[in-house]
Amino acid sequence: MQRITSATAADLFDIAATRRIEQAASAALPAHTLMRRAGLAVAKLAMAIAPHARTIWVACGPGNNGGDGFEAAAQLRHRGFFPVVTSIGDEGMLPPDAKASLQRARDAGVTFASTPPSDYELAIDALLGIGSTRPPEGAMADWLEKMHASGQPVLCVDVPSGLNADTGTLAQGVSPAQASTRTCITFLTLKPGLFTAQGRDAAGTVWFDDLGCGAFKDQPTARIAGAPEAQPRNHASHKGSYGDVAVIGGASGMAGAALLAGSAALHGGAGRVFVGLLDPSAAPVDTARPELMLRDARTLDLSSMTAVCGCGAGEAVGELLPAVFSSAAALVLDADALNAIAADGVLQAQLASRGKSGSPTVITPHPLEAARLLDRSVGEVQADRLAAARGLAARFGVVAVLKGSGTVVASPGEAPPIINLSGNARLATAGTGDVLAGMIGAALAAGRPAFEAAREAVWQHGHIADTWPADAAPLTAGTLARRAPV
Ligand SMILES: NC(=O)C1=CN([C@@H]2O[C@H](COP(=O)(O)OP(=O)(O)OC[C@H]3O[C@@H](n4cnc5c(N)ncnc54)[C@H](O)[C@@H]3O)[C@@H](O)[C@H]2O)[C@@H](O)CC1
Ligand SMILES: Nc1ncnc2c1ncn2[C@@H]1O[C@H](COP(=O)(O)OP(=O)(O)O)[C@@H](O)[C@H]1O
Ligand SMILES: [K+]
Repeated sequence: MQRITSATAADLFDIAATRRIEQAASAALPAHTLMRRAGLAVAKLAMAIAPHARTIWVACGPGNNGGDGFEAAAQLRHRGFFPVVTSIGDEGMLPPDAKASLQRARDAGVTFASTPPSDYELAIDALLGIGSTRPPEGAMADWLEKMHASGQPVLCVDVPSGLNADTGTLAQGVSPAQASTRTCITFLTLKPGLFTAQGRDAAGTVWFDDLGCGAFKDQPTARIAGAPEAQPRNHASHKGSYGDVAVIGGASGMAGAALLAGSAALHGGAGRVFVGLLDPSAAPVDTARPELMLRDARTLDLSSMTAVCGCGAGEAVGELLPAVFSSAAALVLDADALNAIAADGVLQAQLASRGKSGSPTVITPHPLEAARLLDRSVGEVQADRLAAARGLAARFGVVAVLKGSGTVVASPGEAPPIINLSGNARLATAGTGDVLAGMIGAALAAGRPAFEAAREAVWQHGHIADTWPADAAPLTAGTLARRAPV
């Protein structure tokens, strides 16, 4: 059993791949082995979470997820705990493994009840796993709501019930988890939906148990990549070794966004950082960061630079984009640059042509920007974030970073997308996206390939928020860019 953290590197498998692995594994093992192992793992984790629990409520569904719950209840009872099982559905319709575990729970002396116990110290959610096909209703919906509202810890078996294990979306009517401490133990494979969209909140801390079947492989759907390796600097290096970043943005009233990206590129290690402001009346120097070289955006020669284009750029950036596409050695496109591209088919074709040529290019949309680029609604983007990021990468031939909880980084090639596990809601404050664009720019300028530059910077960006001292001033985009509290 392994706890998954932002430092974990592993493959993720969708439901179809998980089913194939499950079939291969169960065919190679004596009947009922997987469920016994799964139930034992649930029981062990339950005892670790709530060692003093007097009552453990185990809510079991009509399939094998429910079977894992019956098995866990049997194991807990054997160890002196008092599980109370409530179950949904017709006993006669249970799959054979689940039926066998139900019998084992009965034989162990587990208490069965028709309604949840009024007091309990831990709830085990074994209602639905990867077989969830429709929104929970009736007693199942009531029980999930009770778990949500009680504030007691919840241990989800395999997948939080009602969560789509492929996409991380919650079924209609299932409350997003906030009130309770949540843990999920997932079996055989790590599923992408646990780590993006609503999956992070629904699953809480994720534990993984391969049930002794790690040898069974399939095609990964996505990956979590863990902490990037440090990029050592040669002693005999100089500022030219780390490249030039040129930020293009900062229309009237929005200079701050470009300066934030510039500051992030600087603190991200770029050799030199130019900020090409689009506001003609901008100050000639940023006295707080005199290292930044402020220029008129139109005068920058980008042929040997990494351009970070779009932060606070307003509509005016549209007319600069054709030249930026054709001249920038490497390119990060953010915010208003993405909005301009979304609104203009010619720019879209030019970007795709740059992507096709292989010039390093990264786009960093948040869900609304992604929706505009894909001509979809935000809801459609969020309904399948992996597909949206893959779609953007394929359409433009660029690396696509779809931001938000469980940021997805997709490459236009065959490599499976990365879901980033670092970061938290401290980042939900204005300007942090500009900082990310600057950080990716610094990594590209230092010569990292586009996909690595993007995923490494995304991880670092989140990691700064994860390790922010609890007693420090709130994280702002400015302090994030400087990587240090004031
Ligand atoms: N077969 C095995 O030996 C193993 C099974 N495992 C467990 O089995 C799970 C998959 O089992 P299943 O394929 O039976 O799927 P589930 O147990 O996730 O659910 C399928 C059942 O729930 C019903 N259902 C779906 N949505 C519903 C809803 N909204 N309301 C009411 N009923 C609903 C379906 O009609 C079906 O009867 C995994 O998630 C995992 O927990 C794992 O422990 C690995 C081993
Ligand atoms: N809840 C969250 N969990 C993880 N990352 C988050 C969360 N909220 C925001 N972020 C990150 O913060 C950044 C916000 O970017 P963006 O939406 O472009 O903001 P802005 O335009 O204000 O700079 C993105 O990198 C996003 O992934
Ligand atoms: K479950």
